[in-house]
Amino acid sequence: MKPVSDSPAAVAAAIRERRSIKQFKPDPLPEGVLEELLNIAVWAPNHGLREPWRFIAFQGDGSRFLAEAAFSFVKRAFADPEVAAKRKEYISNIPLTLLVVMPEDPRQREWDEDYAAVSALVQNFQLAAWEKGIGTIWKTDPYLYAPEFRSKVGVKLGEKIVAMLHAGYPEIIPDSRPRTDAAARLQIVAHYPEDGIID
Ligand SMILES: Cc1cc2nc3c(=O)[nH]c(=O)nc-3n(C[C@H](O)[C@H](O)[C@H](O)COP(=O)(O)O)c2cc1C
Repeated sequence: MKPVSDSPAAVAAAIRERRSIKQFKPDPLPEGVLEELLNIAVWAPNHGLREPWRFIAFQGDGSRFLAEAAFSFVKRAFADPEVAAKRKEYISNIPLTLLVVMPEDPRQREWDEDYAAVSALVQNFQLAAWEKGIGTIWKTDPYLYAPEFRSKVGVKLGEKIVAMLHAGYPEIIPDSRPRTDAAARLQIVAHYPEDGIID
């Protein structure tokens, strides 16, 4: 099989080097980049090829609308109006925010599979963006669960917001937050267990 990249370690490097970005430059993303990244991300594994996702993107004045919609909830959630106003300004100024939405299948197994598939898609998107010098952060802010916010931004009953992804060119790239060596969490079963049960 032909390698997909000139650099065989490109995927590993993107995985290790990606950082969640909170501070963005104001520059918008070039035309077409969002669609390009999404068309990479949709190659995520998904059971039954259900492709259980759709996307709502906010940019420009759309970001201001998103901030207003969030703020109507945030206003009540924060005792300090200054903190709330800062949060609103922060969201308004983000070059691109993507809501990644999935249908909530009433069957547990399908729901789990779909949530897993959409999570894989989100990570694909983050890695593909990083490769282009675009930073992202996956957010699960509390207002994403507020019916008032959900209906304002066009999320239907029976849909779940899996991720709010902010994206843009990084202003600040934080240091890495090291991970525990996987060996510490790894159990290898290489012999048939004597009691027929693994401890
Ligand atoms: C499902 C999920 C939800 C997250 N929600 C938030 C969030 O609400 N706020 C936030 O600051 N970061 C959030 N993050 C980002 C993590 O905080 C971040 O991945 C972690 O700190 C590790 O940093 P890194 O991504 O730079 O390696 C979320 C990540 C995941 C996977």
